[in-house]
Amino acid sequence: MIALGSDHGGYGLKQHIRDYLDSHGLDYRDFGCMDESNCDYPVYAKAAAESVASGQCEKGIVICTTGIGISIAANKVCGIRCALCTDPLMAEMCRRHNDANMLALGAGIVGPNLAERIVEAFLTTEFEGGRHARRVGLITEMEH
Ligand SMILES: O=C(CO)[C@H](O)[C@H](O)[C@H](O)COP(=O)(O)O
Repeated sequence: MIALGSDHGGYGLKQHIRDYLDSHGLDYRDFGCMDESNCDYPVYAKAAAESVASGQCEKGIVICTTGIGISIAANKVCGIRCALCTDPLMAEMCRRHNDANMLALGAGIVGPNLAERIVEAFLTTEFEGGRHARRVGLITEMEH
């Protein structure tokens, strides 16, 4: 199950990502927002991030205009490693090296086709573990 969240700036791209996930038979839960009315990205970042941190959702994708605010907010939830990615290589590396469990996108930064390629890389790349697990562990220690 993939958690989705956005503010009004990311709403349109979130709808596109929903279609993409539907077309690939991937389950998701959309934590809002549900229309383009001006709203506050931390509300939706928190809801999506808490569902990932609790294990209810396996991964999450959050979207605002730049991806910055919503990634900052998601990373405030313990256990979340949310990576703001602007290309597929970043998405691949955040999985391989950082075991990122959430992806942030900026709807004003990446178009729908590029966003699909970023999402594909994020969802299909495995964590390498090894020395990277030690580093991720050091990040987790900072939460306590
Ligand atoms: O947090 C952001 C920027 O760092 C997001 O892009 C928001 O979507 C943006 O700040 C919303 O701004 P708006 O003027 O209320 O549309």
